[in-house]
Amino acid sequence: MARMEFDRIARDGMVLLGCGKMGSAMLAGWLARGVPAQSVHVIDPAPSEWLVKTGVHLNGTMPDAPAVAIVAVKPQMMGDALPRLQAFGNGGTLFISIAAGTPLARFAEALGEKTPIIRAMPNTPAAVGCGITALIGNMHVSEGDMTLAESLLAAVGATVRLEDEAQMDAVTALSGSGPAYVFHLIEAMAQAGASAGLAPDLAMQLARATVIGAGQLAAGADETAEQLRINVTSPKGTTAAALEVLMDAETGLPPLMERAVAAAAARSRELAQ
Ligand SMILES: NC(=O)C1=CN([C@@H]2O[C@H](COP(=O)(O)OP(=O)(O)OC[C@H]3O[C@@H](n4cnc5c(N)ncnc54)[C@H](O)[C@@H]3O)[C@@H](O)[C@H]2O)C=CC1
Ligand SMILES: O=C(O)[C@@H]1CCC=N1
Repeated sequence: MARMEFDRIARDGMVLLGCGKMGSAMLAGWLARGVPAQSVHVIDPAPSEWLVKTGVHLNGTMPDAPAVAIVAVKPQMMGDALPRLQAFGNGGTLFISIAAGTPLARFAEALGEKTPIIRAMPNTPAAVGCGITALIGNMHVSEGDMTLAESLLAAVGATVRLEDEAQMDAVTALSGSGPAYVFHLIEAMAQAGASAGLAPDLAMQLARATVIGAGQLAAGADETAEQLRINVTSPKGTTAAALEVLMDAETGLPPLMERAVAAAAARSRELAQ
């Protein structure tokens, strides 16, 4: 994290509302990259053992005007949880929400119209520093606020800025939920390997290692995903036979993935109601 942003948080403190799977993944990254535990104030009615051991302030007194307040509760819990942060609205505190669906306008209603609020969509690979987070802020967010948010989220992976809040539904459907699609791919490959005659444990070992290896290859390669696929595919070989099934325009993976991502984006829009 850039020194200036680090100083601001160390001086004024940071509040984290909700520290479940995503909150913990991000907090682990921040603590590992030098945010002092003593400057972090967490509100969570059901703290994990890990959280208790981190040394952050837990469900105690809040700083007067924290540099940042991160909202990491479920969209359905927002109504109960958000009033705890109301006192920081319309002031110098930058709000960052990672909640799916919940629009910027909803936070402005609850916290005050002049509150700087950034909507961010991270994903769980943040837990190992390999997340990707898309961000967009409201009109009260300054360039300095955006840099602070990007520094925090860069501590757990890559960041991208969006131009329009409406993009957030598709982002949530692609990269926010996306790790689950990849984990399901591992499950489906393992199941297919077992159906092809392998012991289930061996099939799972091979499927998992293949997805991890392919991901690392994609991460380090200059080639496009398309070229990496072509590199595996010998003419008239085994991969070509499989890809004929997977790339079928009507029954293959592309139309299936399109339906899955569209369903997630539609759910994201529903959560905004
Ligand atoms: N899990 C994921 O892959 C991702 C989740 N998100 C978003 O992150 C948010 C949190 O999701 P998860 O961490 O998966 O959920 P989670 O259920 O693991 O964590 C939510 C936490 O909020 C706490 N909580 C409940 N009521 C509260 C209250 N009134 N005040 C303070 N804390 C309260 C719970 O005890 C829990 O620890 C959601 O809005 C979700 O849309 C965003 C990107 C990815
Ligand atoms: O499933 C969800 O609603 C959250 C948002 C993105 C990933 N998990």
